[in-house]
Amino acid sequence: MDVNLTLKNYINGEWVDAKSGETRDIINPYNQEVIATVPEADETDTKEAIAAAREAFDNGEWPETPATERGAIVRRIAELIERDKEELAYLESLDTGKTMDESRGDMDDIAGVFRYYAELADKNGGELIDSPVPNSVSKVVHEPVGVCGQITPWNYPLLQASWKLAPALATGNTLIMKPSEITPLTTIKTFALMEEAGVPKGVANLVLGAGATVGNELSTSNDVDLISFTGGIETGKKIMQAASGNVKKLALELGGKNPNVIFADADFDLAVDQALNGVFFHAGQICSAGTRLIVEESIHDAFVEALVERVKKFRIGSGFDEDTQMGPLISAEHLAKVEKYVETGRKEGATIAVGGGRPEDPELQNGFFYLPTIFTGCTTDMNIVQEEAFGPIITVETFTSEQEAVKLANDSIYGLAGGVFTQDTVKAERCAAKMRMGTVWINEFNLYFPHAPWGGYKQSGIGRELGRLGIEEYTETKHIFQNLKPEPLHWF
Ligand SMILES: NC(=O)c1ccc[n+]([C@@H]2O[C@H](COP(=O)([O-])OP(=O)(O)OC[C@H]3O[C@@H](n4cnc5c(N)ncnc54)[C@H](O)[C@@H]3O)[C@@H](O)[C@H]2O)c1
Ligand SMILES: C[N+](C)(C)CC=O
Repeated sequence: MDVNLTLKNYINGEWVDAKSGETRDIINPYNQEVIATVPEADETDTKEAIAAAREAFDNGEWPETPATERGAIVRRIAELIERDKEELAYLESLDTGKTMDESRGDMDDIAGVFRYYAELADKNGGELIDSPVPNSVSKVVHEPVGVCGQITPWNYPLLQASWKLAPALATGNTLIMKPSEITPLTTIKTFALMEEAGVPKGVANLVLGAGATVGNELSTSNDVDLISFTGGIETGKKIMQAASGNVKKLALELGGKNPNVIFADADFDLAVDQALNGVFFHAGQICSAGTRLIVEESIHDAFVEALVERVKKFRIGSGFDEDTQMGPLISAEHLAKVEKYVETGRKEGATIAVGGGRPEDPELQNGFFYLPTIFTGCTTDMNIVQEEAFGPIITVETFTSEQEAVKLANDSIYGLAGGVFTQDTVKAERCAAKMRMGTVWINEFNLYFPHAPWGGYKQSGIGRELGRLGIEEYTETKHIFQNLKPEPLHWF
């Protein structure tokens, strides 16, 4: 496909190379070919982008631009994403290895996110308070936070970027985005679309580079007011520390080790289908993947048998092959991590019911492929049950009572998401109420949409993206009080 892409940083309205002249090759995870070479920015470029965003916020028009006009620009971005959907989907699949159908679905979701926040832009006007003080006006207004640093991961590159860009722009902030250094292509393209949509210079800046340099500079800078980060727990902790210097606002969307509880009275075929979808979509590289399958003991054997039968038929391959259901992992480093987890599972005494290695197909040998893998005989104390492998791995535990199921589901440092499958809706609601997670699905898994908030309990993060709460992350709340009949107090 012919692609129109300027492979540069975007700072203060200009497409620029890294000051150092350094570059980075972007690798296709399907065959390890170099698909693009992009600038490798460092602290110097980042400081320049921060200065541009600071100037655009402190002295530019954007924060004072009428919210309706900002909303119109955000809506225009949605329209341009829809116009260039096929090209964006192609770039996302090229960069991540995910199937074109997945990437097309992501692009629809992304346009939807920009549309949602375009609509909310001018519906955030604040409120009048019933003041207890006679002859006074008490009002609450919402103002942009300021300069926002936005750091995104590689698994849903543009989707996670859209959850940050759309609400930040709608509310009048300025920003510097740092996409994952592994998967920058769709974010670069979207910055070109944002320029075309009329986002003024300096308002949205893009810096391509590594976490330890660009990401760390954003996190430590005293000129950045907020960091919104999506990524792993260990990076999240580092960012919290780095951001403490000027007590930045923090929004952290971190990892998960998500339980999927299957009761014996569930619709069996539905639960099998959703259990597979909940994990093996995008080769398990989903923060909310339902990797901890917690199955009622009486149906365990039948359930595992049904899963294994379906897994054996998975079509693994290129994201550009219409038949492919599951693509490769993102990188050699990540493949090694997943292999190590499987090795750990073996040593811990879990049984491999299917998978447990790399595919033998000669056509897949140059890619970072790993077979969908199911471990049975798992217990909650095992590392493979507790740690996020972020690959195509299911661990199966069993329970005999509702209470035990909820206890196992909650036995994690994470609290991002979880699922319950049962036809007893009252039991489902009881479980959902007890599960300590930001999202609980009942007879569903991994569904998200712009209108509902997303985020984690416990160590899965701080704050919420999407929904109305997603806009609140990007606003400060101010109380303005005016005494209409002021009189001296004569206290002193
Ligand atoms: N909660 C969610 O909604 C959500 C969504 C997607 C992914 N994730 C999580 O993301 C992780 C996978 O993504 P990843 O491997 O790209 O995560 P990662 O933490 O390695 O990297 C994420 C981003 O942080 C940057 N970074 C790395 N070190 C940094 C530092 N010291 N300072 C500032 N930035 C730094 C990286 O360059 C990248 O842009 C998984 O744990 C997954 O669960 C969470
Ligand atoms: C948030 N989500 C589910 C889109 C991607 C998580 O990795």
